[in-house]
Amino acid sequence: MPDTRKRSSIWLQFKDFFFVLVLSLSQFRLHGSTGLRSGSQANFFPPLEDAMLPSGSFNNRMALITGGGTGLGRAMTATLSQLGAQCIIASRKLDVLQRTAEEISSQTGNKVHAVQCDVRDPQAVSQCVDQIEALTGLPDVIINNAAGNFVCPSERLSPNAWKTITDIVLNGTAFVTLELGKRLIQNQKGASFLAITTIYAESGSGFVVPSASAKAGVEALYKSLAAEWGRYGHRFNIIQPGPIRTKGAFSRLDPTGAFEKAMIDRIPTGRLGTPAEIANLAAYVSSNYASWMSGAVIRFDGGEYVSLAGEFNELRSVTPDQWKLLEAMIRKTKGS
Ligand SMILES: CCCCC/C=C\C=C\C(=O)SCCNC(=O)CCNC(=O)[C@H](O)C(C)(C)COP(=O)(O)OP(=O)(O)OC[C@H]1O[C@@H](n2cnc3c(N)ncnc32)[C@H](O)[C@@H]1OP(=O)(O)O
Ligand SMILES: NC(=O)C1=CN([C@@H]2O[C@H](COP(=O)(O)OP(=O)(O)OC[C@H]3O[C@@H](n4cnc5c(N)ncnc54)[C@H](OP(=O)(O)O)[C@@H]3O)[C@@H](O)[C@H]2O)C=CC1
Repeated sequence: MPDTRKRSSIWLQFKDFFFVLVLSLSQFRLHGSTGLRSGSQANFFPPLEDAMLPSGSFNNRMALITGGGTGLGRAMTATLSQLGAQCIIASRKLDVLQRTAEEISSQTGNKVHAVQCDVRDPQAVSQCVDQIEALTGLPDVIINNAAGNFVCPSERLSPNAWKTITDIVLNGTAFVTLELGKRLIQNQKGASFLAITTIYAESGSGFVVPSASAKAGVEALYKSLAAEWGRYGHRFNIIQPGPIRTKGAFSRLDPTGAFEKAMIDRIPTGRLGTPAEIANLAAYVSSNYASWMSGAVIRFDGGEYVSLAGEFNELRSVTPDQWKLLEAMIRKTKGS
């Protein structure tokens, strides 16, 4: 490459890097590292953070939450524990699980157990279920929440990157569900299974293709088992969350923070969801108040999905004066 082109290419790369840096610093200054941004219409939709179900709704019930040490899984564990459940949280990082378990137990007075398990490994899943049986007996509530994801152009994905995400999300959910399902059937015990997917499981999405493919597979798995295993007392439901700030998701899907404003602008309720809100929904779906609910796919996204889907939704930015002009132009049209 000639010297001048090399210099200008290095300058372009530097400019890109500088742009991203300035962008992320300004996001940080504006909103802090964890602060929630929101549009003005968010005032109509305040998040309620307290537990919605009557206290004791999960007394004498055992709940397994995969990925329960962090983010949304942690919030679901806290709510179920507050409502009386004995919880088991399972994932790879035992120290994180133990810290979360202790914090939640000390707040709710109900025992939370931490069990190490890599859901990609069917043998590890079987051993984890042995451990759960010994600790609490088979669970009444199973929440498949563990996941892996990152944004990446598909042409940059290695076979192992594809395998890693699809193994955690699709195979991991299948291994946990089948292992517990079989043992519950053998013991003639019914249970509520809930899978946490995402709104793009339905639409597909570029730049998160392994996650989109695997989450779509999870939805097919849960809808199929809802039809097949109702006869054994099992219910299967799905929650598709829209964006809810967690370190795990946002650090891998919006590393600079630049994407967040665009997301909020297109969400009709003008804000992100909160972990406590999805925890309340998950608790309801997993509770006996929802004993007639099976095979349901619940989109929980502040309206983001329909906002992205409607061809004319961008017309929200047209002002009343501009509408007067547009209407006059349309009315003037005669014939085809
Ligand atoms: C802001 C938007 C909000 C809306 C959100 C909507 C949907 C969200 C869905 C979610 O699932 S969010 C949950 C996100 N949480 C997590 O991902 C937590 C767990 N994640 C992890 O542990 C890791 O990120 C990972 C990579 C999933 C698994 O870790 P590990 O098993 O240690 O894998 P490796 O680091 O060995 O990597 C395996 C393979 O993948 C390649 N790879 C890793 N990162 C990237 C990357 N950023 N881009 C491209 N490729 C990547 C890595 O190089 C390895 O492949 P090789 O071929 O090199 O072996
Ligand atoms: N936050 C959001 O905006 C959205 C989240 N979701 C979904 O919500 C769920 C929770 O995500 P969120 O809380 O945001 O992110 P987190 O990263 O906090 O949660 C993911 C959890 O999965 C666990 N995990 C990852 N790999 C494995 C593995 N191989 N075996 C066992 N556990 C594993 C992690 O624990 P460890 O590292 O200890 O293994 C972690 O606790 C996911 O299913 C995600 O797809 C969907 C849409 C939007």
